[in-house]
Amino acid sequence: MARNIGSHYTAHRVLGRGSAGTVWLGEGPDGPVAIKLLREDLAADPDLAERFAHERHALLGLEHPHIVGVRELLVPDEQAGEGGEIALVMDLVRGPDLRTHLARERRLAPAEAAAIVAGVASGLAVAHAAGIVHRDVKPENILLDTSGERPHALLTDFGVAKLIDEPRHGGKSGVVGTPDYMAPEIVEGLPPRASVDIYALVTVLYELLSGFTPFGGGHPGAVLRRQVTEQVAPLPGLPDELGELIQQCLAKAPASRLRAAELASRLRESQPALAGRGPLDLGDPTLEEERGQPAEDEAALATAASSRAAVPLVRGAAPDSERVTHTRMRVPDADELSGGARGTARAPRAPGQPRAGSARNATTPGARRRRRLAVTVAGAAVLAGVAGWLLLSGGDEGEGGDGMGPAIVPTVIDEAVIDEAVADEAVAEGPAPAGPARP
Ligand SMILES: Nc1ncnc2c1ncn2[C@@H]1O[C@H](COP(=O)(O)OP(=O)(O)OP(=O)(O)O)[C@@H](O)[C@H]1O
Repeated sequence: MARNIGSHYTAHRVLGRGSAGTVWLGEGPDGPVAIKLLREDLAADPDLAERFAHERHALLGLEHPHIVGVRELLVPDEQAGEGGEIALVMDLVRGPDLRTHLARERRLAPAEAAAIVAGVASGLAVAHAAGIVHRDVKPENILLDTSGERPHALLTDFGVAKLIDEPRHGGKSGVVGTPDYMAPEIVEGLPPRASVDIYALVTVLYELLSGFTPFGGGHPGAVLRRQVTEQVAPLPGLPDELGELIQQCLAKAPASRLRAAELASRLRESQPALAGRGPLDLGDPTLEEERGQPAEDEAALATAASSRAAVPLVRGAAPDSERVTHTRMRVPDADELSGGARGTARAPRAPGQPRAGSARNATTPGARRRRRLAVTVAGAAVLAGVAGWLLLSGGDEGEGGDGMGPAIVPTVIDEAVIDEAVADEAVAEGPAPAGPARP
């Protein structure tokens, strides 16, 4: 049913839902638009409304062919008498998000992957020059306009993660993001700078090429630890230049990474060398089996893809929130990171013995799926206590929480599955042996 948003816009139907709210197909004075309506519990927070209003200039001023334009920002004060909605009115993008596209394709040809990432990097260059860091670059936030001859990538959700997750009331510093794409310096508690977007974007590039993220799989804490301690496994079959670019941009040291403009131009320059190459042949029988089942609609594809990609800790189980992608955690101290007393327990692992607790080592599709499910739910509801330093939403701001809704998704799950995840993921991980890339 249509509803009015502010005095100029009408929302007609839901296009999709994210952790922060619902995106509607709408209509405004200049034609069709997409309207992101923030969750009620978020919109009810006067601090948040104020922060959005404060950032209005930056959000509205960001214009680039590879950035989804924000046309209007509606906050409660300005909707006299119309209740407490926070709405972002955006350009409507006609096409799927990159997560859905990747789920359909499984892996992209290097030229296509490089072209998409080059476009997004050029958008980031403009944002970074304006002093804006995205902080949540991931395939879900890259939309593909497929109305033209070739898909055109646009980065969306600029600044939203930061605004929603900024620590308030003098609380401890929080970290926001999605573990698979989170730069090591964020895990270590440093303030996010432009280089975190480069790290996340090149993680996306790696994922487009391979079908998996470099450090994904397993409990969110395990993913974060790998971000800090492990080296990226090179992808076989790539031209050296692209392989080197990936290594450079996934360097642990932020200063070693390329800047956005240089990343964009290097990727564009690599196009002739990539032309005509098919998707990498990395083999993955497990995925083949899963893929054997026809994924009939976009929703199924998106769900399958999101369960494979990021390992989320959930903040907010409000009615609008069906997808779970954001992580909020207290920054671990050094002892915790190294698996000390309050961190994950360490257990000896014989040489050559596979690391326990990582989806990457599950051998059957059932086991992998079960583990992903366990990790998703346990990550949201149970494992925070086990991992010690992962705190769920609001937990970093004292007993009163942050008032932004419940942290735990009310999901029913077999306790045995949780136990298994806890046991597996509590086992320590040493640095991964160098070797071929693996999912
Ligand atoms: N400008 C837009 N034009 C068309 N569709 C859009 C637009 N913005 C978002 N969508 C659709 O709405 C869905 C939800 O978007 P939203 O930004 O709320 O969530 P998300 O990015 O997928 O997840 P999260 O916010 O939790 O990270 C997207 O997957 C996309 O399909």
